Amino acid sequence: MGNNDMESAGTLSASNETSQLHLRHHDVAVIKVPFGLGGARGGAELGPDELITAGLKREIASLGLNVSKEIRVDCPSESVAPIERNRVKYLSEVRQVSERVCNEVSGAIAEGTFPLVLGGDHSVAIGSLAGLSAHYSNLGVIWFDAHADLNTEERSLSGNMHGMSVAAALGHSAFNLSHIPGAGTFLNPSNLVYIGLRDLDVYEKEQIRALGIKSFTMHDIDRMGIQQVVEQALAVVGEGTDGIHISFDMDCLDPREAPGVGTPVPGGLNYREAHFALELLASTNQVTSMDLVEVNPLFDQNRHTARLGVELIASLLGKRIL
Ligand SMILES: NC(=[NH2+])NCCC[C@H](N)C(=O)O
Ligand SMILES: [Mn+2]
Ligand SMILES: [Mn+2]
Repeated sequence: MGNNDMESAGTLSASNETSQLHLRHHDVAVIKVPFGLGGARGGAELGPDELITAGLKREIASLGLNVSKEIRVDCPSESVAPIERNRVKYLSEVRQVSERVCNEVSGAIAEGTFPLVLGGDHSVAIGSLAGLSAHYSNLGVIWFDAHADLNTEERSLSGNMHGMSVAAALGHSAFNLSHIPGAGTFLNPSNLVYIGLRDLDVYEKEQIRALGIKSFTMHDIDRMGIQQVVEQALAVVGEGTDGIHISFDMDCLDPREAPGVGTPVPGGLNYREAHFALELLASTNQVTSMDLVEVNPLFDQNRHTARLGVELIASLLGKRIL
């Protein structure tokens, strides 16, 4: 633990914020993954730097937390092999990045820190779930997303691997990381909850039903309100699990709030719904780790999406209004 950092951060946070932190760890490992080849259009590889520029480290320090390390995962930006039409795209690049992210996340947990993975497109979550699985035997996962990311190589209509991360973690895809010790099938469908869904492929709908994955669509949020949704989600992932991982795709938000994403879908979470959900999760004291992905500066307006991303991370890390 970097004591100097802790002290200066403590001074910054002055009064009321630190006392309300419910994080398990006061050290945050910032793991930047500048990878965009899993996405539908380029630009997500610029996400991590954009979040840093938008003030992420200042925000973390102002909460009285310590950035114990800041890692930049080495990511390929061009394919080494030509892409075949109608095939899964950049498979070997995604595999390479997944292995590196897995190692960094696993290392961060071994050091007793909170891994904060900054994407990158959502394929980076394959590595983070794999890394987590080496330490948690029964991890709960809340996947905030307009999409289910449940496609397999065979069933994907786009071939984009950011739409396949959950399938890979469930062991449904031929893409797996089983050669990494402890990381074969690293997610149990009954420990997974979706929040924010509104754009599903036919195969994904079938899978959600067949596997019985608890899903809160935008319809459910409209009907019950985000508080009920989060409470019901916690009834699934918060009991009998040994930690909760939040995988947060910025496209869960309405494009009016977060225009800077690669695959925007109208009708998403609004500003307060997103913050409130993360504030409620923070207060459980069970959140172990987070991915924040799909910030795409090429489609953003005045760094709006990156700034919102920073604010949302702060809410999950325990920031309170008063
Ligand atoms: N992480 C994301 N933004 N995923 C979007 C996936 C969209 C679509 N279902 C696909 O398979 O291509
Ligand atoms: Mn996603
Ligand atoms: Mn998405």
